[in-house]
Amino acid sequence: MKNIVLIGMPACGKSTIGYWLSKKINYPILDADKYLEEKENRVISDIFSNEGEEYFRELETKYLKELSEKNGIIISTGGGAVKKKENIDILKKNGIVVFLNREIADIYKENHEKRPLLKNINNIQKLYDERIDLYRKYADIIVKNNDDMDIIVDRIVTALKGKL
Ligand SMILES: Nc1ncnc2c1ncn2[C@@H]1O[C@H](COP(=O)(O)OP(=O)(O)O)[C@@H](O)[C@H]1O
Ligand SMILES: O=C(O)C1=C[C@@H](OP(=O)(O)O)[C@@H](O)[C@H](O)C1
Ligand SMILES: [Mg+2]
Repeated sequence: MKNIVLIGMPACGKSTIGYWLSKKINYPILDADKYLEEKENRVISDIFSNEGEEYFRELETKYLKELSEKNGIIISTGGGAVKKKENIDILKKNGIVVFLNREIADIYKENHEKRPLLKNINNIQKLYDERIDLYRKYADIIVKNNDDMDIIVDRIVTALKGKL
């Protein structure tokens, strides 16, 4: 059984919608950021402020590798997983990649306290400009997140039919 891999901008809904999708289709959900924090016994913002983003990216790749070895799970990635082609190659070996596409205006409104890269809120547009082509390129399926979450979950289920 293939994995379902959620990619997209920070606060596009990967973790939350991944959780509801897992309830709906009975797949275990593994959130890559939570997995990393549990394995390292630290929070991401602490890793960013002490060792920096580069070190976080190394850990991210290490744990995406571990998660990709599993089957039949939902993996909610961190928004920067697309920065390394290596990550996507790993995730795609055994996974269908779903890009959750949410309007920047909606992303702005969320609480970003735990997102070190969004300490400066203006960074959202910069990250979007850097990454949008990557999200599109790596997606097997693109689902708009512009409605209630149960509707989005149903959209993902429909889009995945016959692909798993
Ligand atoms: N369709 C939606 N309707 C309402 N709130 C949403 C929707 N999609 C995402 N959110 C909210 O946006 C916030 C960020 O979502 P999260 O799942 O943490 O994003 P990500 O994991 O992609 O960074 C959460 O508070 C979540 O409840
Ligand atoms: O966009 C990014 O580079 C990041 C997004 C975060 O995950 P979310 O996309 O779940 O916020 C987390 O992995 C880290 O703070 C870096
Ligand atoms: Mg998340």
